[in-house]
Amino acid sequence: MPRFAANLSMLFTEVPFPDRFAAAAGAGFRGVECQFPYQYAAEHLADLAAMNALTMVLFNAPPGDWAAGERGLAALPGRDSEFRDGVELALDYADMMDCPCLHVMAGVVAEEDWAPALDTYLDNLAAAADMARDHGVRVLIEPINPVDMPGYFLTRPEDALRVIETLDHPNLGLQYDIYHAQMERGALTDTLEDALDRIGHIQIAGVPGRHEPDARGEVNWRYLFGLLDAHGYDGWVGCEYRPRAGTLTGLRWANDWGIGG
Ligand SMILES: O=C(O)C(=O)CO
Repeated sequence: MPRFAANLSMLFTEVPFPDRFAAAAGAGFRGVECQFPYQYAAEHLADLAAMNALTMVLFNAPPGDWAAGERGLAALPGRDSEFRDGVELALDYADMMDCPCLHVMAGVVAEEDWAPALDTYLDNLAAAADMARDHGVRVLIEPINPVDMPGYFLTRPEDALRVIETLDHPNLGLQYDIYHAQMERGALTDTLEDALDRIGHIQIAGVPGRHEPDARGEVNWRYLFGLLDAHGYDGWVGCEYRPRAGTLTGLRWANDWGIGG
């Protein structure tokens, strides 16, 4: 059975962020992930994870000015040094929290700027993967669907896989968010079967609505979790969804599997 991790940016938002560690552990999770931890000291977060016997499995590098609409810097020409400073900071957090994976967001790019953005993206990802290797951290890239994030540079799993193949860096992998993939074009089985060796982390949410991964949506979770088991996927599966009506009530979907795997 998959090992599920609670995304603390989207689950347990009934309580302040630091209290979500205990809430996740209380619900049975052994792993947690989050989007941006930088508001809190890394030592504090590492203590919270340790106190609650939780593994921090993934978080994102700084995304630039989120409030101004930025969604990552990796593909933004002229922002290289800011991007690399952000990765350095993220790696300090990863060291402190003993976190194995770092999601690096590409950014929002106008269509006419795609060519220079791709060059920048490849350079920055190669640099980030090199930097992270020294810390024992794997850099991941995640296709995000254009409905949820208009203008995001990396929307299709096949493009992410092409980037990964082009760079051919042992420390660069795919973060496969099944919600985003289904919103974009589906073909979930094909990607999972063809690219599992390049997938460093999986995330889940129901479609439509990005709610609980349960039978109310169009994705057959029983089939997909069985597929992951059949292919020996032993990474984490991050629960990055918006609970319909309270995190604990919504966790009934996990009864069939057991949260801890
Ligand atoms: O929106 C998402 O799916 C993200 O993972 C951004 O961190």
